[in-house]
Amino acid sequence: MQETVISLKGVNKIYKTGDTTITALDSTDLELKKGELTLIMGPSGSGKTTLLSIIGCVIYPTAGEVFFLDRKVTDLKENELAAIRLGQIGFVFQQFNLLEPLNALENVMQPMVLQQLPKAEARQRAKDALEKVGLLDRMYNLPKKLSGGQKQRVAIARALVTNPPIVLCDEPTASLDARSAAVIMEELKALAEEGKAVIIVTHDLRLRKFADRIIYVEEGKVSNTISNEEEYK
Ligand SMILES: Nc1ncnc2c1ncn2[C@@H]1O[C@H](COP(=O)(O)OP(=O)(O)OP(=O)(O)O)[C@@H](O)[C@H]1O
Repeated sequence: MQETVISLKGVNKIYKTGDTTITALDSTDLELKKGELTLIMGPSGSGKTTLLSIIGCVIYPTAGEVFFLDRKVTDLKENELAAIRLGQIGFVFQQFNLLEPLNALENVMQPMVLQQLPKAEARQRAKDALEKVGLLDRMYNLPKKLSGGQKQRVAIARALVTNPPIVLCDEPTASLDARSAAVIMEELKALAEEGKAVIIVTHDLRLRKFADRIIYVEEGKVSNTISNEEEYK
């Protein structure tokens, strides 16, 4: 039985803008485990990003409880959440979010610079992470000298350099061609097989074959959880 990394209990998220109230997430219970690659799918505006933001300790729910490993996130202060995000969660985004003036190695070193790790250690760990994604020979390249797929692999190296138990990805393949997307998914799948919880928000139906589990969000409700069903392969 794999260890649960994140659990949500009775989570609601309500946004208020002027007179309008939107229930973006409604009575959500969810457990995410190490060693699983989970896809979060659903129509536009259904609440996927909101769910990912709560799982990623980026926003607090309006009601309900969130646990990260044994810590009750909903009781933590903003600076404690920031420390969890920096050290325990790797983030990968559609647009890569690399710092353009920095080369690949410096980009991957960034989380450890923020953690104030000694530079030599940060550099060595960043090199190891780049080697893992097959980009050691590109470590001195600026992002503009890399292809989309290579940029995303640098972003994955940056996400895993702190060895977080959980990696969250928001549309990681949406800006990539089919071949690069498959390479990225193989890498994310390998991270799950190593024991990380990998959670991916996507509209891309081709990614279903990589999933251990698919969570379907519709109108703020996590309405269907599908595990490894052949019809989705
Ligand atoms: N900061 C916010 N303030 C007000 N309303 C918001 C905010 N963020 C999201 N919403 C609303 O909450 C609902 C869910 O949004 P969310 O971004 O989670 O959906 P989504 O499934 O990720 O959509 P998409 O696939 O288009 O990215 C939508 O109706 C959206 O307009």
